[in-house]
Amino acid sequence: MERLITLSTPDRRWRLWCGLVLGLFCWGMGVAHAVTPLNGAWRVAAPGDTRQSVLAEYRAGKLKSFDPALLERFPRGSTGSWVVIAPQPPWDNGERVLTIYPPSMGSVTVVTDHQSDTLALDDFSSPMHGHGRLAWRVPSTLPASAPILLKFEPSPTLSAPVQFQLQSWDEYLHQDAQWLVFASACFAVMLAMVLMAICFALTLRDVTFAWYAGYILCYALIQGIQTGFLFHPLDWQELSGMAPMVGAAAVALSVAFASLFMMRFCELQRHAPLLQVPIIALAVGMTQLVLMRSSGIVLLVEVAQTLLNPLLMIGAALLLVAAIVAAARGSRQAWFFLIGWTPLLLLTALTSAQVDGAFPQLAWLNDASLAGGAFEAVVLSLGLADRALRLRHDHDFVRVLADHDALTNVLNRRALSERASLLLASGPPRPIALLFLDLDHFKLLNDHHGHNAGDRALVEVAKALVAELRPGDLLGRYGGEEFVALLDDTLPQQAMHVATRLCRRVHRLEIPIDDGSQLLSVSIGIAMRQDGDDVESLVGRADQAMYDAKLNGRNRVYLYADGTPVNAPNRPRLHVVERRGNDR
Ligand SMILES: Nc1nc2c(ncn2[C@@H]2O[C@H](COP(=O)(O)OP(=O)(O)OP(=O)(O)O)[C@@H](O)[C@H]2O)c(=O)[nH]1
Repeated sequence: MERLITLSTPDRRWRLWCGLVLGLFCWGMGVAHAVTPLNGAWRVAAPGDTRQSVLAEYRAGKLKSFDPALLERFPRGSTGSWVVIAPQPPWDNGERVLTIYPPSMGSVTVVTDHQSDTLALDDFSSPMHGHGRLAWRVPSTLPASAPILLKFEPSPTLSAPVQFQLQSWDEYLHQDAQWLVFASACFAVMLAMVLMAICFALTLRDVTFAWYAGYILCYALIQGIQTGFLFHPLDWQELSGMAPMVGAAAVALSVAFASLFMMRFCELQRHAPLLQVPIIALAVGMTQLVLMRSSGIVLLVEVAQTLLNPLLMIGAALLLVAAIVAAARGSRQAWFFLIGWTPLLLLTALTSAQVDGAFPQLAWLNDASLAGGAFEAVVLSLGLADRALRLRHDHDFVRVLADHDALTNVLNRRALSERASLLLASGPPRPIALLFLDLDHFKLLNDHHGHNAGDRALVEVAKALVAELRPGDLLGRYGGEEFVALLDDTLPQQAMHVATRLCRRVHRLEIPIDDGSQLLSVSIGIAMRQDGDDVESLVGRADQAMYDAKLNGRNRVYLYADGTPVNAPNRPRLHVVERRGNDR
């Protein structure tokens, strides 16, 4: 896992193209390029070595040979290693560039007759830099057949396997541009996802997006350091010399963020609660390592360095198990996590195995890790979008449940009052009618035919009222067998007309009971909105009108008429609008 902070590599024969156009992620492999055949040999450096002595040993065949086209690891230890790269015929006397891929963290010195050139990712003094690889422009004075001597300088970080290529200048520029396009696309995708996540974290106040942004940002930082993208072309000179430390911190933090993110994203609390404890411990442990590494205290730094890789491996296994368990137990998001994260985990495992000499021909794995990061960012973003959509559906559903009466499915009293208040407060003054409906002798229905029959009656009445009212009218269940309807922009005569229709409709209903069917009737009181009215006062007047409708025989509509007697002299406030024939 040390590979995470020390390595990266492109096989120049295979070029990956990665681009994002509105979520389309393209991945392509380029063509094989003609390169000069090379032979290689190396040995560990020893005190007192000189250019001449090492080359003499090389000519005498005393160095260990290797194939520069394949990944090979050279111990850096306390003295470093000598590497000889010998171009083979046909020799090319044109302008040539020697490249080392992936660009290792420590420096490499090219020792020629007259000078020594140092190649390093974070070296800004040299006029020429490779992108995503170390590059050395072969001087025109050096014969095409002359072996090139390199010294892999000592470095505290684990040495990563590298491959070598000797290319013509044009070929080099072509590949360099290709890599820049590829890497820029991958980083652009990751950073776009990070920005999106930060915006969502702030607007939705959902910390899951923040953990995700932290995780992808750290991963982009790791890749930026490993590939050298932060140094060339981004020219972050401030990072010079700090790359191993910043890289290690980014690795530890990325695991911490990934742990916190996956816990919420995969809903571990619901699907795998027991795994939450070790995952939180992992996140805390990783953060501790960052603090220890940056403490500057030698002992703590060393302990942190020792613990980093084992913790990384344990953490990766833990997150994988947790995601699999959550997915198996029904977490939809866990599938997104597995699809996005597993390829990256595989790539990390493969590149780590390369440190021990496995898969020397798969140099492109390092570029694939970069593309894998972009792929993961896109997949996890899709997962987050899916999650946000689901949460919104759940929210809407809960809202519907909270606003509606469970039995009749019309608005409940609270929701009705809220919406009625909004309606009364909205827009220019206009006539608004409130109808208060109370079923007649409902207790008798319950008592004689049971509560279930009563419930069925309430459901049927609600359906009938909904069918009879306009879609824009508000209808709610106000109490047991009481309903309230609010009719916007409705004159008294129109309200009476509607109420009469409702009255008739309810009376036409036949509620099935054990021994046949039961007819219902409803008494309705109407009140018109007046200046300064609120819901309570309006309901109060309509209730009074309904009460008088009950007192005057039920199954009828009364309009609260502001104390003006119409045809009910004993009840000056009330106005009998209709009296049904069969209720006389
Ligand atoms: N089945 C059923 N009955 C309910 C529900 N809510 C209230 N009730 C009943 O509705 C009846 C209301 O009775 P009352 O307030 O006496 O009114 P009423 O019998 O309709 O008489 P009037 O209103 O004077 O015509 C009571 O028996 C309540 O138990 C409900 O959700 N389901």
